[in-house]
Amino acid sequence: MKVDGKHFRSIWRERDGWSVGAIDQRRLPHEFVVARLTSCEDAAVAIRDMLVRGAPLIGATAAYGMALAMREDASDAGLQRAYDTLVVARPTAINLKWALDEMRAALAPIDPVERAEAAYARADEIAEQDVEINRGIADNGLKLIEATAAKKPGEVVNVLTHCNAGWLATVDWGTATAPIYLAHEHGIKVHVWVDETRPRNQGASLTAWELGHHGVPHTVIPDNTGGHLMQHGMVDLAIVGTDRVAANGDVCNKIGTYLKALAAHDNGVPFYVALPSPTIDFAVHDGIRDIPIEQRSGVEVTDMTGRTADGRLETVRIVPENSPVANYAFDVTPARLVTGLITERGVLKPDRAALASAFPERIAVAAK
Ligand SMILES: CSC[C@H]1O[C@H](OP(=O)(O)O)[C@H](O)[C@@H]1O
Repeated sequence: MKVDGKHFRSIWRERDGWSVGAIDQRRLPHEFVVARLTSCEDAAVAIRDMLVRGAPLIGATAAYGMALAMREDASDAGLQRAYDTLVVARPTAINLKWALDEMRAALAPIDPVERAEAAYARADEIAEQDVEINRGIADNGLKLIEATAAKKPGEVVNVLTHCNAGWLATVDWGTATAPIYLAHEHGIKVHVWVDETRPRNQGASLTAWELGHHGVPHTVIPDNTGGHLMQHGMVDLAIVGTDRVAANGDVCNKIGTYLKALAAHDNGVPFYVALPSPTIDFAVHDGIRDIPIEQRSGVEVTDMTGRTADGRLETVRIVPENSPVANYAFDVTPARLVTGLITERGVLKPDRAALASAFPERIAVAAK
């Protein structure tokens, strides 16, 4: 989307035709730094260390990581080694494995001498497909915002979102933010409550940054504020992203999403989840039981990095030295708390029948 009027994507193939540019999201909101990925290992580390993050962007980065790998070693062994290196970079977002399976399906059958060119072509397709899908999510989610606006003519539509499911979490447009950007472009008065989203603060550091630079009104709130706002009628709907949707409609997303869904359910606030179809995992039938929840370093909980008054970036400790910490990166919201799934093929009920009917081709993939 736009950064002060200039269009950006989160990841792209550089002009040299082979290296990969990506916004280093660890440096935002204080510094806008572009990283250059030149190897499969660079791509794996970028995913693991969250230089890039967000399920669809993780998938696109892995796809380009496979292309970088084919420049290095296009043999069958090299292909498998690249797959194995990338697939373990992070465990929860199913888009990582989806993209790698797509790349392997495109590359394994062809002559190794053709694999590098084919890999870049397929990775480009995956990136372009993400943008197209998210544009579809925008169109389908816009209808929800328009319907809300129609009930309160002349007033602002207040949307709450958690973490960052914005254009920074995808190649472009975002998922949860896609309908918001489109509503803004259509002149609908929309305001976003942005959960800061401890401990990595993707909301405070990324969602606020991208909404601000695109000109979308928003307010950053501590994670524990959403329930209060919902009790007082200050949230018209919630729209969040997801890293994996189980066949039964259970939704895995950033830690804290479940608590927001509970508050929304208790206050009659519609709770929507926006997702591209590669995020559906028909191989998982019970999200709470079966989706692997990443546990990240405790340093993300004990330390915080920010800018000092004189402009320096400093990291400080906020937890006593001897206090143990736990850092579960995701939780699973049961389908019963989800109002609807905003996909590129419409807004669906969070259940297997609706998902299977809308995306029959995804079932075939899972059955393999
Ligand atoms: C559009 S997927 C965004 C999804 O990914 C985030 O997780 P992370 O920042 O750890 O990659 C978060 O769960 C978002 O909802």
